[in-house]
Amino acid sequence: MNLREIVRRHRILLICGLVLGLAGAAAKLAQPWMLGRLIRAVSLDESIARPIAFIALFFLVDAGLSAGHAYTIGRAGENIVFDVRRVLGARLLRSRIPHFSRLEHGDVFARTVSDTSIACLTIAQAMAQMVTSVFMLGGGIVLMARLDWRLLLAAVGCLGLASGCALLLARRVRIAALRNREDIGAFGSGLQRVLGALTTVKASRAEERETEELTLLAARARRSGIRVTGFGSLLTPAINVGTQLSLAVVVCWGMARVATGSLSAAELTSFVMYLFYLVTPLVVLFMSIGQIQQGRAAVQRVAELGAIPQEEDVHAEPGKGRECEPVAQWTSAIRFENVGFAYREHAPVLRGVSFTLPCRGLTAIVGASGAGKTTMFQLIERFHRPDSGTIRVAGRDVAGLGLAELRSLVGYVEQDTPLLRGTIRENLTYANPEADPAEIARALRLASLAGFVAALPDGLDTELGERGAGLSGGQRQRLAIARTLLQRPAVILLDEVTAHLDSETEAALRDAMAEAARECAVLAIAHRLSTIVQADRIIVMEEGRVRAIGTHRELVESDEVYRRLAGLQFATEEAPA
Ligand SMILES: Nc1ncnc2c1ncn2[C@@H]1O[C@H](COP(=O)(O)OP(=O)(O)OP(=O)(O)O)[C@@H](O)[C@H]1O
Repeated sequence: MNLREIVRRHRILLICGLVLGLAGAAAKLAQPWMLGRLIRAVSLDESIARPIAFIALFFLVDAGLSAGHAYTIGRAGENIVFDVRRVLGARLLRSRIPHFSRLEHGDVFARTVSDTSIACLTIAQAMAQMVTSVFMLGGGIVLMARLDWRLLLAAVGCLGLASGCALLLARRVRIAALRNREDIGAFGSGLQRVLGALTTVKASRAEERETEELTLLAARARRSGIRVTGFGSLLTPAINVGTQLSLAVVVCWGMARVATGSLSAAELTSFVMYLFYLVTPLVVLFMSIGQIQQGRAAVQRVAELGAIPQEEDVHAEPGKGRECEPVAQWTSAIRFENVGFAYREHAPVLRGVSFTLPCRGLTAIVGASGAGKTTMFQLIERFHRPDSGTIRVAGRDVAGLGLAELRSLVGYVEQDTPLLRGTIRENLTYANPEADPAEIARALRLASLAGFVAALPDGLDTELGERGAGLSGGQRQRLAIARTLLQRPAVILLDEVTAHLDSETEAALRDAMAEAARECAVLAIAHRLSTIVQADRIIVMEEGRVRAIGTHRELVESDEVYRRLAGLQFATEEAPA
């Protein structure tokens, strides 16, 4: 994400805002000059109508232009925030899973929601304020030099001292602001962590402990926030002391010079008025430097998040449909060729895994917990890349398939069946928004959900809560299965989908799997013997390797590990007929 490029896209509005601000500043600078003319006209007994008319005109123009400036710059700032959020949201959704899973979600929210606002608004507004203030100061100094350069030197000396202090303070503000943004992010992450598992927190009676932890994080954010306010609040007084000092010097010395006749009363009045007029831009200038320092801290955080690595996609056209040859031409649905994989610096999870699945039929994967079964699914979906070997879907290397193409070929029902906030219908048609009512009815029937949905007062339009709250674990799992069936993929990956089901629903779902397996390849990680026995072939995994492949009968006869696994299941389940 290139922030500079985004700001550049809104340069016209920013420039318009700047021009309005500069014109307003020019109108402001003309006022003391005209006031001097007015005083001179009074002292020379000339007509005062013209100077008064000009002063009124400059007042009005100044007010109008300042309002236009604030609106235009504010609008440009909001436009930049919008663009940054849009790009950031898209980049997060397209980020690589290994990198995304390392982020703290609360911190991601803080960066995407509040840092983007602070970064863009303060930078757009503060930058514009800085430019107009510098113009105002520069113009004022030139005009004051024309009035009396000695008085100007005295005033600038006092103000320079105050400005030096203000610059030092602005630097401290930036450092404190960066710390504060990080502390706010940490609080957001802490909150997210406990709210995401609220029932576990309650069941573990950990409310008090977690409240203390959250209070600690909030206190840290408060401490760094107070440091920002502390340094920030010293900025204005530092400037005020400088201006009051310079005002005192200018008035005392100026009066003395008026008394000796080396300066006129009109010039001194104009000079003092310029000094008053310069206080605001000077304060604004240093405030803007402080704000820009804070904004820079936020920009840094937004840029860091925007730099999250993206999924590499050979045909990066979102929503692109399936483009493989017809099923009849595939040699296999899935093929693993000597695949090896390790999670970053961890020990290898898969070691030389090879197998081939035909285009149709049900394959079960069995193995001890941690054997690498889910990892295989994640590699097929290309959430991770294998370290060695090749994975083929529909005969094509997944590394060379477009992501949209690959993920429309593969339907994946995850172990913890995440659903989204929204209606049952929205969840159901999530992977295939164009599904027609007949297809929806079929998917519901196959997933044994038709009766349940029909009995709901709002049917398919029933609203679900966060992560599908409002449904039982089994219903959530069946809804996820129906969603995958509706996608009509070529390969269906099921990760322990029968885990939450009663025997009756499991039997219904076995039928659904059998029906789906007539049309496509179904690969199911399963622990229930009844599901495993029904499979056309079973892959036995052990410590990241394929130990054996065969039917239930073959494996019972030939493989000791499978016999043991099956034996354990027989002991706990009723053996199927
Ligand atoms: N993101 C990750 N980072 C590091 N290690 C991981 C990660 N995900 C899984 N692992 C490790 O990889 C190994 C295989 O995990 P995987 O989830 O594939 O096992 P599994 O066979 O599906 O287990 P289960 O049957 O319990 O679901 C485990 O030892 C696990 O700790």
